[in-house]
Amino acid sequence: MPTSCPCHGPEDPFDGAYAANKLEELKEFELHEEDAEGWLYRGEGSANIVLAYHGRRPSFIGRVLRLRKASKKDDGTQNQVKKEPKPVLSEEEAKLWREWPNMSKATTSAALAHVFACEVMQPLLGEDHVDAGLLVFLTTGFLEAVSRDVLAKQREWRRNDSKMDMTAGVALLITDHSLFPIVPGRVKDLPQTITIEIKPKWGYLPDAATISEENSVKRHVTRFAMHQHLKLQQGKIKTMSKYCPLDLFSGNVEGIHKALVQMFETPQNNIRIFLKGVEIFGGPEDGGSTNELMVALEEKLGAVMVAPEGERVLIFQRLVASVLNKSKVLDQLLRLQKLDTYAIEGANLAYSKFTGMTDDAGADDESEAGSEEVGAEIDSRPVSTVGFGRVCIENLALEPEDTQKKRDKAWIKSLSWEESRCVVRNFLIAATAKDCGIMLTLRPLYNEHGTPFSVPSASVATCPTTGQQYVSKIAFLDLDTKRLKKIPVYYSLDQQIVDTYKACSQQLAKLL
Ligand SMILES: O=P(O)(O)O[C@@H]1[C@@H](OP(=O)(O)O)[C@H](OP(=O)(O)O)[C@H](O)[C@H](OP(=O)(O)O)[C@H]1OP(=O)(O)O
Ligand SMILES: Nc1ncnc2c1ncn2[C@@H]1O[C@H](COP(=O)(O)OP(=O)(O)OP(=O)(O)O)[C@@H](O)[C@H]1O
Repeated sequence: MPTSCPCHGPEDPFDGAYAANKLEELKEFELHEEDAEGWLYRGEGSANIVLAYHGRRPSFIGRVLRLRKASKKDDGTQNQVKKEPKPVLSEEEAKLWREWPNMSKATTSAALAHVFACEVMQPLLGEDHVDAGLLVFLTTGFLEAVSRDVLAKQREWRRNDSKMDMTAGVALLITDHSLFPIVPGRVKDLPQTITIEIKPKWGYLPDAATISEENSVKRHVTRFAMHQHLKLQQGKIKTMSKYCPLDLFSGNVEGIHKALVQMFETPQNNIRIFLKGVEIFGGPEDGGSTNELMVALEEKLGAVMVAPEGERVLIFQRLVASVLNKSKVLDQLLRLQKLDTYAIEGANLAYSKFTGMTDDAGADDESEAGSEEVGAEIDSRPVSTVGFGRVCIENLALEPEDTQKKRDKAWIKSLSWEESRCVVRNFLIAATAKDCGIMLTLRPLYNEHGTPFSVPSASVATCPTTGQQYVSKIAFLDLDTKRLKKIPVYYSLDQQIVDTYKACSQQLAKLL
């Protein structure tokens, strides 16, 4: 295993910016205890802890380390670099993802995340918006050293829920999306950088014919809104969110703006704001009011806006809505979410077929013998997409959009093994798109002395209210593979969400 460290250097870290070093320079690279200085806790989700670099080594400046956690669900062994490495994917999953053979070669979760982000999600969401990162090796000495800062800054419930995996042998080194690269030497009086992180969740109402009559409420009420009732009952949230994903994905600036205003009122885990990489707004720890946070935000926005105090949050919301609307990233994400064509009811049936068959060739024969007529209705294009080169939504879809909605459970049951595989595969790609995050980063183009700081790789956005110009970039976060064994879990959760929502609505109706 390589142990050399090319990252020692005397330069100062840049303020809110970094030199665009080539990540390739860090390939096959191992982090030791002495490399731990400067790596500080940035944030975490249920599966990963993210450390940002605040040190002086040019090669790390502008990067974050994404470390897999050892949770109750996952004992962390999947990130140990073993003497006899085994693939992370099961045999069934290797078949499921057979268009991407590199996925079944991954022997750690981090490597799997890297391949999936690079080979599946990046082509689907665009190279500009996805950084699949680079795998780096970690020693226990490094992990022990960085864990001190993690334990000091982690929220208590996170600390009790899961911990850093001290045996993880690898992690992903990714661009810090809350910073911009800068030409070295041009850092004096650099304007500050503001980042808004959004977790949009499911942006559409399903209308598949596979949805049973008892669950028809799913056609009218978003999964997000229904899930709020269950989360409230489970004590996961203290108040219901006002946010509606349909507004965010409405495709128009007013809808996006409305969604942002709703998110600011009830952030939960759907919105966070960072100034120079430091979180300044997000779901309050006690789940209560955001009034104080809003007051603080109004003041802090002064660092990046020419607007007067009292108007900044409102103007900022308009600016973010305008940039998101122009970028079309939400439309792109929505298209991917809709690869969940036959809803969980259909996907679960396809899953049973896919996993119930041991031999795909045999399975196809069996299926065709039992259901010739219905099966013949499928569009004549070949279903197998093995070797389709660069992946695009059109290649993944099983059939044209106009016929999809009519497909009922009987039709799903009639599918061949290969067709069932495609239904499940597409559902899991959509599941990643329904759970990922978006980071929008903005920096005033001019500093207070009128000096411009443009960034070659970033576009320029104009605030619709003040006309102030910003360099801007957008990146997707957390594009991990969702595992096959989650399909039955999704099925029961879906049922639980619908049942809880229906029960709550009935109770409410009785009270009225
Ligand atoms: O099922 P959901 O919609 O609650 O999504 C889970 C998220 O909960 P949320 O509702 O966004 O608070 C959940 O987020 P939190 O940990 O609650 O912030 C995870 O993102 C989880 O994914 P994974 O298990 O880490 O792969 C997510 O699970 P997946 O459904 O995406 O597998
Ligand atoms: N490349 C990045 N640049 C800047 N910040 C990042 C980056 N990646 C992650 N983060 C921060 O770290 C947090 C946790 O990262 P991430 O979403 O990858 O964790 P996760 O455990 O996979 O999340 P989930 O619970 O949704 O599965 C993010 O919410 C974000 O604030």
